[in-house]
Amino acid sequence: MNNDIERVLYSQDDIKAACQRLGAQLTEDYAGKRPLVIGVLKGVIFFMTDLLREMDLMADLDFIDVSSYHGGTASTGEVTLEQDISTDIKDRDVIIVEDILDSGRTLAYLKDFLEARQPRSFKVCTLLDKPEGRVVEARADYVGFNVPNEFLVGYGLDYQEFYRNLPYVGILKPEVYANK
Ligand SMILES: O=P(O)(O)OC[C@H]1O[C@H](OP(=O)(O)OP(=O)(O)O)[C@H](O)[C@@H]1O
Ligand code: HPA
Ligand SMILES: [Mg+2]
Repeated sequence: MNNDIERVLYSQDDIKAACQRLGAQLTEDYAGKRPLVIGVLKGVIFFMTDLLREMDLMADLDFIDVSSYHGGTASTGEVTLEQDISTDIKDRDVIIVEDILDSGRTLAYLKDFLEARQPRSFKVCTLLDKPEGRVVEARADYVGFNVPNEFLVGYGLDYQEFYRNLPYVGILKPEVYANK
């Protein structure tokens, strides 16, 4: 698996530091509140669990499963809801947690889909933001790292469902997915 990585962008230590910084910021911003933290599956698995442990807050958790890459390196353009949340979000302070914000399609879909249920507030925290990937307008309120316009894997991010379990975020060698 490691042989398929061109370059490590963020090490385990870098990611830990980002989780600590974001967790401290959220702890401050949501002091005295009881936010509902919604992780976007599947890519968010590691970031969600690490970030939550850096948040000194009483929070509720839920997950939503949406997909649009279906394992590939480009968004299909169509976001599919695989599994909805089970919590009523009306009048709740919602924090969406994502591994990466790229074309913006997933977040734009989630914003429409969830804001229709009238949460009190709606904020987004993403570990990675790839501004050059943007196709539709979307922005996060909390960002770990701004990343270059490359296809990334690891720490939850996949290619064909593989590489999610790399402990770091790296650039996948283009020859791995060329001509596929
Ligand atoms: O801004 P976008 O271009 O929409 O890309 C971001 C989304 O793409 C990935 O999900 P994917 O569809 O690959 O599902 P997965 O998390 O199950 O891998 C990633 O986890 C984000 O949710
Ligand atoms: O760079 C990426 N890598 C993996 N999954 C993704 N989903 C959106 N962008 C990416
Ligand atoms: Mg994926």
